[in-house]
Amino acid sequence: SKLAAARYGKDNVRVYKVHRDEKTGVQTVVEMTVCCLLEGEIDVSYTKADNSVVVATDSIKNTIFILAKQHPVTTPELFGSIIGNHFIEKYSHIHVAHVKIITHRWTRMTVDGKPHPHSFLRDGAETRNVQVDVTEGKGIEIASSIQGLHVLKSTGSQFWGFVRDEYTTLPEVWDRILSTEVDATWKWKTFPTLAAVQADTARFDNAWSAAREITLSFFAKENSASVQAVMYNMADAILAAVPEVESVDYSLPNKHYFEVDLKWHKGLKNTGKDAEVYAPQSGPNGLIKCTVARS
Ligand SMILES: O=c1[nH]c(=O)c2nn[nH]c2[nH]1
Repeated sequence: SKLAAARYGKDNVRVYKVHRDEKTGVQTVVEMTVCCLLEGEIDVSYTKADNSVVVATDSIKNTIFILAKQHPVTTPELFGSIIGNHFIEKYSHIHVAHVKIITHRWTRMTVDGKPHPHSFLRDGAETRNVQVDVTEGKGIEIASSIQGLHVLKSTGSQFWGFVRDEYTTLPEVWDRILSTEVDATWKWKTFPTLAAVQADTARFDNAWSAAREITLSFFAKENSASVQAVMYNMADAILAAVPEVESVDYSLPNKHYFEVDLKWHKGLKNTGKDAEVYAPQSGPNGLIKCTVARS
C-alpha cells in the first residue's frame, strides 16, 4: 500500500472572544467553532510511526487560542486566513492548511428600546461559516457561507408543468407553502497573500450582508416556478452584487407541508383553496443544488 492523501489537526475548537470598549462601555462578543487540518511532509508519521513531523493537534488547538488573543477574530475570512497562514509560515514541512470556522449568532439584545451594552441572544441556529484553504506557493482560497437559515412562505410558490408519466402522482400546484434551510456558499477569487485578504476586510461583511439580503428578498418576493428557478435567480443576483466572487452554490432542501384531507369527518373541507391545516414533513424531502458561475 501507499499513503495516497493525508491531513490531520484539531476539530471542534470552540472559541469565544469579547471586545470591551473602555470609552463607551459597550462590549461585543464573537463565538465560533474552528477546525484546522494540516497537510505537508507528514507521511512518515503514518507509514513509519515517526512522530518527529507531527505538530500535535493539542498544539494546533493552543495556537488557535493564542492567535485569537493576538489578532482580530472578525471577519471569519480574515481570522481563518491568519490561522492557515501561521502554520504554513511557522513549519517548513507544512504546506497546506485547511481552516473551517463556524460563527454562531449572538445578536445584541434591544432592552427598553435600546441596544444593550453587554447582552445578546441566540436568534436561530443560522451560522456564518468560512472554509479557508492556504496553500504554500498558491495563495488563499476562501469560500464563505450562510447555513441553517430556516425560512417559510405560506403562499407565493408554484410547481407545475413537470414530467407526468406512469410514475407521477404529485398534483400540479399554483399556490403552495415553500420552506427550506438556506445553505448558500460564495467562492472568492484566490488571494495571493494574507496582505491581500487584510487589504479590505469590509468586503467580506458586505458580501455576507448582500448574500443574506438577496436570499431573503428573492425568497419572499419571487412567486417561484420551483426551488430551482428561485435559487438560480438568487445566485445570479449575488454574482452581480459582489464582483470578487467567482461562483455561488446553493443547496436547498424542500421541506414539504402536506394538506390533510378531513372530508371523511362530516365533510370537513381542508384541501386546495380550503386548506388551512397541514402536516409538516420531516422526510422524505426534496434536495435541490446548483452552482452558478460567471458566463
Ligand atoms: O420546487 C420543486 N422542485 C422540484 O424539483 C420538485 N419535485 N417535487 N416537488 C418539487 N418542487
